Amino acid sequence: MNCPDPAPAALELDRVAWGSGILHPVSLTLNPGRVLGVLGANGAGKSTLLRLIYRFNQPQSGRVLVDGADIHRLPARRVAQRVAAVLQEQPTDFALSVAEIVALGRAPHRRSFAGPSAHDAHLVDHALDRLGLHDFADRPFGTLSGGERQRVMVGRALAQQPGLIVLDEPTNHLDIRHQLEVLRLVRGLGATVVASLHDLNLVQGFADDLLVLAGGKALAFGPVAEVLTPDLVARAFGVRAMPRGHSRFDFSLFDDMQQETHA
Ligand SMILES: Nc1ncnc2c1ncn2[C@@H]1O[C@H](COP(=O)(O)OP(=O)(O)OP(=O)(O)O)[C@@H](O)[C@H]1O
Repeated sequence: MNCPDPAPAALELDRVAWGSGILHPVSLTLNPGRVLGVLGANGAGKSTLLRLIYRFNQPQSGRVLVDGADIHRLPARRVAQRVAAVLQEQPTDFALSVAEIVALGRAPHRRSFAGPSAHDAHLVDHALDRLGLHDFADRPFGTLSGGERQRVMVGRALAQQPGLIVLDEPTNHLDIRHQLEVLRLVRGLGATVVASLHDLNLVQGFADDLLVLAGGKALAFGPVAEVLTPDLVARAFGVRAMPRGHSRFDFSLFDDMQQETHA
């Protein structure tokens, strides 16, 4: 059975803000199919922003528009048919098998009380295949390593067939090969993507655009090559970034630099 990827979604953040000074108003437009990396130091507001985009938290002000519709005015189920989230928190039902967790991705598409259709089963199978999870299909989720669990959660999002996929630190727990594989896979889904990442080198091969947050404010938004400059890295993270080669940086603390100077 053929299962074409769903149409990628358009995302617009219209002055979205949350909490008392935790996230100041952020606005941006992401065209369908674009991959947005969200960067910032610990506590900068990345997860807070992502929670508004996958409709977990309601913005204090502003709107999150997916395909032009304000998702906070739509039923949760309808939003879940278009927006999937891959989070650092993992399901608590560790007794479920890998295949059962991936099948949860189909829930928003099923009518109430309806069992899984042949199409659902096919999409679950397809997701297990694409993530290389077939050998794990019957294993209880709780017996997997952190990296294997992360791949299962991406598999669940894939089975959900979203137009927009939101990932909070998707490479956490993954070794370098699986980091690259998961990011390549996410890019290859054809969906619009918003992902928070900590690795500044990885983000360069992954994202089209970057949003950089600091202290809950947007420092910069735009194409990666324009945004990710040594000056921006210094302002966002308080570290020195030395260009190395075409698209690489060496990172060091400013304290270390001072020690080198005085040595
Ligand atoms: N419900 C809440 N109540 C109070 N403060 C909160 C709440 N949620 C988040 N914060 C605070 O808001 C700030 C931003 O948190 P957030 O989790 O968005 O940061 P982050 O950029 O994702 O950080 P990290 O890289 O460490 O995951 C932090 O200082 C956090 O303590």
